[in-house]
Amino acid sequence: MAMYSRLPGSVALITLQNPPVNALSAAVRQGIVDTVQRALKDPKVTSVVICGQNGKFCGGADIREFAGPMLGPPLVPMIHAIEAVDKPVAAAIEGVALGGGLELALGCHYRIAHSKALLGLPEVTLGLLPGAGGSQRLPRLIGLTAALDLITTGRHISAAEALKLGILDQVTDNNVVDQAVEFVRRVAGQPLDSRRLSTLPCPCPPDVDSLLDKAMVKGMEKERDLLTTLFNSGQARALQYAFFSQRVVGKWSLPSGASWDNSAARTISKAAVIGLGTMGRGIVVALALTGISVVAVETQEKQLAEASQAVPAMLQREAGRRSLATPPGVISFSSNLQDVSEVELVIEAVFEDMSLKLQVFRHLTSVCRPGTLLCSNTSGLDIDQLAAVTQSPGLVVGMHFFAPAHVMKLLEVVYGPRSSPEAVATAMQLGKRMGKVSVAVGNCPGFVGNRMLKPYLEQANFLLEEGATPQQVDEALEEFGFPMGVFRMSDLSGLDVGWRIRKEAGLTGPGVESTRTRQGRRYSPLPDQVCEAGRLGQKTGRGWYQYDGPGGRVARSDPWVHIFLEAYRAEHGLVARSIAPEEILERCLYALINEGFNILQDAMAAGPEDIDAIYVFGYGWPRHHGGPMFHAGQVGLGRILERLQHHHHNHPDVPHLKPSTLLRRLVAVGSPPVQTWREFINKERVHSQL
Ligand SMILES: CC(C)(COP(=O)(O)OP(=O)(O)OC[C@H]1O[C@@H](n2cnc3c(N)ncnc32)[C@H](O)[C@@H]1OP(=O)(O)O)[C@@H](O)C(=O)NCCC(=O)NCCSC(=O)C[C@@H](O)CCCCCCCCCCCCC(=O)O
Repeated sequence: MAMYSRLPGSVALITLQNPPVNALSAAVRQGIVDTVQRALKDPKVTSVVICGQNGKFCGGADIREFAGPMLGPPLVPMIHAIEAVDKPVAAAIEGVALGGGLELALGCHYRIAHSKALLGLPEVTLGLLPGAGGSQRLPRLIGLTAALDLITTGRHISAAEALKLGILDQVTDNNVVDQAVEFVRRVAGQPLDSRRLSTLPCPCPPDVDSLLDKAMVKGMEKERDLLTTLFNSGQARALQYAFFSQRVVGKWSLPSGASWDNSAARTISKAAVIGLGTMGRGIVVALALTGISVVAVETQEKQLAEASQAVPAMLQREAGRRSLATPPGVISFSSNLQDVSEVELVIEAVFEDMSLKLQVFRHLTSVCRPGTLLCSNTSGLDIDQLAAVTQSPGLVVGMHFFAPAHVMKLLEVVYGPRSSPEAVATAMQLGKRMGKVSVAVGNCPGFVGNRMLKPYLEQANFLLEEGATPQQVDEALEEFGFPMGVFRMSDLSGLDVGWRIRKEAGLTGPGVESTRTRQGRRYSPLPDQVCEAGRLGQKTGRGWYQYDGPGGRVARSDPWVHIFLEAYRAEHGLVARSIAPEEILERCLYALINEGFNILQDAMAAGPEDIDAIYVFGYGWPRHHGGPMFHAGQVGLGRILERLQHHHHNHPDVPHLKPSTLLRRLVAVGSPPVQTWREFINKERVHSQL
């Protein structure tokens, strides 16, 4: 909707009303068309100001409408009509003018913004292009080079930068509507032709050839043609889904009924981090950047000395990267656990070893004041076991950060059966303050992300046994869109991490027979043998690839690995076969997706969006494929089921390939769209079908 009011002095004010961001829904577009007409017809009105309700000009086209047929007045003619008006129209921009919001402002004759406003054309991040004249008006206003930068990056720019580029006519620290009203009163009666951007020539740099000039003449039609193609593309749907899934996960809910809107969070101002290895250091920096005072504890003197040098430097660097003049938080270093007695929340980040973590939690519960929240940065250990050794199990949750913790966007907040809604709410809110995409997940081995990673890694190893090379597997995954294939990623993380976990699980180590079946299922000892050869990945300069030296970054194929694989296959009587990239993708990705269905079935994630956000923000799943569960829907659930059945038939000793019951149920009811799975699962659970 849009509200019309007449201000003293012949100015009509049109206020967009569609909370929270005044997106240009059909009702808003209709409102704009009607109110502009009204202003035109009113002889007493000499000028018009368009603004947005509640301190936000406009967040662009209503992305939710993209899923259905377009109703209401179309955006392009609406903006053209505003541009053609013979009374001056100004956009009063507060908060945001993004996408269609900025395009609307570009159709106005003048643009006045508050100094804190953000402007941009982020359509590219949704798989689209500015489709309401933005690709045409912006270059005509600020030149091709600057416009291309904004259109292709989708970045949000400050009002100051927009003023410098020539997008804005004025920036103010005062009330932007008042300023815009004053502005249009001043310019009323002046000629408007030079303010109608779509009619102007495009200032091009001298090296742009004449072809481009000709293309610009037909720009509006071209924009529409290209938008139509993009609009119907799978990538656009995936990117728009990713936009919403990021927001859906903030509205968390637990099987107990506790949720974001019925659970109070505490605001944390003092926290402690125990353990200053790589993860602990990153967590200290992430907390300090939000303005929280941090007590950073490390009991090993050498590690403490190193961390107290490294952490302030990391903090400075990250503050600089975020354009913060001074890092807001205060950090104190200590080797004494007793020093955490006054904080409100502790994050334990010691070595991933249950007995060590239990020892720390026993200690914490005795030194911290009652009511302190105790969190563990475990990547998959049992939160409930940790809670059990504390005096207040309700105040224990997992906060699983991803390395480097001050940079990576994902945080898994792990609730155990006894975690209180308040503890979950506080950890989720703290994650948000740190700029993380926080996802609430249930307490099961590996939680969500690492639980799904296990079958993925397992398939990659099996493919090596059957004839693939690490490069072939990585290339198939990188071609799909992962920034790094599974073997390159393992080399980067360190092969010893998984090796230690497998030893703890009794799958390998002294006394365990070197067969290809362990604990009743197929097992590949390949990664264990690579570690036993002293090849732990980048840190040792050798792993699945070779590097220039320890810490080297550039992976090169290593003849040792090829000889090793051949010898391994010969030893186990395996005949190498040629494996197509399609099979590599199916085996790795469908096994991972299948585990995602098991996780939903077990209620360890509230919905497919949670899993997808975890994979996009924490595991490099290509955003333009939406996430594993969205991708499953795009491929077709029937097809995923059929391929899993096929691979499980060929590998009956691999339980991860056995299709999940939930997947079967979804196929049986006609493969409904991913957005409806949450409701379906809840209903099935009530009727005990899952
Ligand atoms: C604006 C923000 C920066 C605000 O951030 P903040 O953190 O304050 O808040 P949230 O992000 O949590 O958002 C709050 C709330 O609002 C929802 N929301 C935000 N933006 C939109 C939106 N644009 N549409 C709908 N809903 C929105 C969000 O989901 C939250 O909701 P919840 O329920 O969770 O509370 C930040 O939100 C942000 O960055 N927003 C996105 C900004 C953006 O990307 N804008 C661009 C949109 S695309 C666009 O504008 C395209 C234009 O160029 C016009 C295109 C013309 C289309 C014409 C169609 C012709 C079709 C031709 C093809 C035909 C094909 C065929 O039929 O075959």
